[in-house]
Amino acid sequence: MRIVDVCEITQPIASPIRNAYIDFTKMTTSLVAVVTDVVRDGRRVVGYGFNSNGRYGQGGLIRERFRDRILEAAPESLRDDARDNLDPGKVWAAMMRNEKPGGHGERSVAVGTLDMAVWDAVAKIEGKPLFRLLAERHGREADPRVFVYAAGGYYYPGKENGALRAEMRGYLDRGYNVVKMKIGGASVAEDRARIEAVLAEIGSEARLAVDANGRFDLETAIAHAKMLRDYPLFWYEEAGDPLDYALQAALAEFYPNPMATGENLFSHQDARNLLRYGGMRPDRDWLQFDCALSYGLVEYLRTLEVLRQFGWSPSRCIPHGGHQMSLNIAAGLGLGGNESYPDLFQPYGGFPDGVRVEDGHITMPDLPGIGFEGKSDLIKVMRELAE
Ligand SMILES: O=C([O-])CC(=O)C(=O)O
Ligand SMILES: [Mg+2]
Repeated sequence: MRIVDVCEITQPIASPIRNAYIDFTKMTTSLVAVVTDVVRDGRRVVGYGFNSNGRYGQGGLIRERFRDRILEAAPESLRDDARDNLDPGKVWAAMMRNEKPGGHGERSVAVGTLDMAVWDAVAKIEGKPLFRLLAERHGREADPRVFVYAAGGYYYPGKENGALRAEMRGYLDRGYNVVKMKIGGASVAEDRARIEAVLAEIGSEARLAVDANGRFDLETAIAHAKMLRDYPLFWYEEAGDPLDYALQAALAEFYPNPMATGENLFSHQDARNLLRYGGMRPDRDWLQFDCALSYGLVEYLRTLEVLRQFGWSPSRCIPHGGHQMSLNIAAGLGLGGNESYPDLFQPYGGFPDGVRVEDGHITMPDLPGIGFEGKSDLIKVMRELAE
């Protein structure tokens, strides 16, 4: 058993939307395939992965370093002999050979993308859904029913509050009961009016989360906290710079309601610093680390161990990114749920065909691997890469 090829193509996921920090008019993703020599059900096993929105495609790093390290490793050094499979931890170690610690830059995205494809292949080789494999290996019971919320509410040229309300109504109609919108890309007064418009629309049918995308300095973050605490929000996300733990900690004094952050922390060491210094509260706050941006599931397992050491439950994690990899981790390892972007970043985000949101939850179908084969528009572009 061996990996015979690693393929990458950088694809557009562009959209004319903007948050408080960036627009998505040039956004790309890396689609990768890890091709094995294993055959299951008459078909060669190929694992697939891609990176989440917000960071760009990683073709340069993958082609210059990580692909070759996998292909040049002795095949037996990547195997899980006890299970007659590939060992994701060993593939990870091969990729990270000769990489210094710290300063994670974008290599965590390149490695996270490839790691996703490795886990997809491993679960396909075992012939079971990744979430069931994870639950088994960690002595847990899988729960295929996963909470999902609808992320959107972006700034968009000419978008009035009426359009924002209609967008949110559309998410409710599709079965969501938590929706998210952007803040911080307009004045406090304008954002207050946007929030009130959405709250008037959703009433008691749903809760609203808001996301500032790390835009605010301490003073502005506090000014917004004082405005936002008037409303029963689901969470106040990424108020300040993701690495400014002192800002996050100070904010808790002004904002007693739930906060969320972590999508731009890319290692278990950064996650540990957040828990050590960020003043996050395990009884109400949410952690959004996204394995596809942060060295993959091999690293995410280390992050979950850090959480355990600091007294946090995995159920406080609702990852960023809206991909099926995190849905599997949620169903297999007991996370609190997952993000989804009902109208954005297609065909990469979302659920297998036929999966519906009901009462804010989806139920994972029993598909081998991550489940990409169940999403026809996605598996079509994947197979064009490697099959
Ligand atoms: O707008 C973005 O960069 C995406 C984001 O923060 C989120 O999904 O929470
Ligand atoms: Mg966010």
